[in-house]
Amino acid sequence: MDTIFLEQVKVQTKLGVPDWERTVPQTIILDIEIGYDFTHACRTDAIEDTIDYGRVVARIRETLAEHSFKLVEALGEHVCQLILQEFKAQNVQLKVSKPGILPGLKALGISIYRSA
Ligand SMILES: Nc1nc2c(c(=O)[nH]1)N=C([C@H](O)[C@@H](O)CO)CN2
Repeated sequence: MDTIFLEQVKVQTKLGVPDWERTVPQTIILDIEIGYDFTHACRTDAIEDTIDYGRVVARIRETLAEHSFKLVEALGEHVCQLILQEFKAQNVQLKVSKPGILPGLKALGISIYRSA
């Protein structure tokens, strides 16, 4: 499977179980692998025949600015479904990290895989 990868994408969003945590945006970090068949795009050399990774990042930042989630899991599902449905990806592997939340560790979060 061909993949597009986006590493350490910083995004601002309101996220957290306690209500106070969702009052102001915090920075989360996404690592994304998008499964898509590039065979046609390799022949045509046309952006229309692949997934424009710039548009993916812009859409994620846009939707996470508009939405607020309690769980990292729910945020991860939302992002996966956006990539599958809007960009017609075949599958998505997503890691969502919340840095600086607990003392004594660098980051925590979830890893999620979804396919069309
Ligand atoms: N499995 C999860 N556990 C926890 C989450 C979460 O999203 N998924 N979130 C929190 C709190 O938001 C915490 O990160 C900060 O107060 C706790 N556990």
